Amino acid sequence: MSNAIVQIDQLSYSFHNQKALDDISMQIPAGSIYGFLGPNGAGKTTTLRLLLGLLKDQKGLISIFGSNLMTNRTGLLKRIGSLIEQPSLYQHLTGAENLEVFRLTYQVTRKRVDEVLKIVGLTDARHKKVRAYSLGMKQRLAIALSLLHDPELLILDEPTNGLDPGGIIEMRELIITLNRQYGKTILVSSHLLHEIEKTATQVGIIHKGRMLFEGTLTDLQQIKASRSVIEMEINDVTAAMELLANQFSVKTVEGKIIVDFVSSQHTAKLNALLVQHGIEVYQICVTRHNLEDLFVHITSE
Ligand SMILES: Nc1ncnc2c1ncn2[C@@H]1O[C@H](COP(=O)(O)OP(=O)(O)OP(=O)(O)O)[C@@H](O)[C@H]1O
Repeated sequence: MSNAIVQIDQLSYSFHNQKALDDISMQIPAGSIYGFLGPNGAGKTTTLRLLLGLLKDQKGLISIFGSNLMTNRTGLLKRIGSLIEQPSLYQHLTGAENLEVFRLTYQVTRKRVDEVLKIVGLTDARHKKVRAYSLGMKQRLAIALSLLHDPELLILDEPTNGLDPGGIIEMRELIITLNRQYGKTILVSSHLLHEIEKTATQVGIIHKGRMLFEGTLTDLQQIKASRSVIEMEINDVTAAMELLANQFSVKTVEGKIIVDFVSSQHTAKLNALLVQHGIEVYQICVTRHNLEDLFVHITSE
């Protein structure tokens, strides 16, 4: 993809001989919200830490804004904002004072502090001590910090984790606003499919250190909609259709009976019914797409 802001090629990483990432490739298009989805322990945080140069000795290539991360880390980090692991906030200071500390580090104007407070919706709470903030407010303040230097790319590791439903909605809206209104390309990780479906334009799914899917949200929704089916080879298709048509969603393709897969027990019942009615069943085959089992994990909360 020519307009990729982040390009990862064949990236592998091990913690003490334990493989955490196995040959992953990713492309994040400019202007997208890239939802990086996977169950706990899949390798999301490891990938994000590698993107920020926080881990070393990986195999493979990471290129950001067309430049190799290995050779140009400092220059690239100036164009990236991140919220990864616990945000480091001073609890005894107010929101505005926290921003002031970082403003001096980043050498940006006071006006920029007001701007980022407005973007994250904390203008009214700016003089409150951070210890009195809700978790959602702390997360939004951490994002304000990461926005001070006006980065083009934002990397957010599970920003909705631990938030109450109201906090989750606010975070979701903030991510969308940062993308649509402020033009940020955003890489956001989550272990929840429905969360990613509400914000992302592009999706990557990682499982056990391997990328299983990368594409648009529409591509993903098409895969989700494709059902697993049972294919049956039998001796008498006409008799089987008559028997099954009232009870099952059934069709014939190339002389085989095709029924929507429900469960193994359901498949056994179907087989028994055909046999009881004197129909010979030569072969039963269940075709499942490889993401289906994974969807169960990432939709279970
Ligand atoms: N510092 C570490 N030392 C050893 N193993 C690690 C370390 N950090 C992560 N791992 C292992 O690497 C694998 C990937 O972990 P990672 O934290 O990247 O997953 P994740 O998708 O971010 O999941 P989670 O949401 O649970 O953080 C896991 O098996 C994890 O146990």
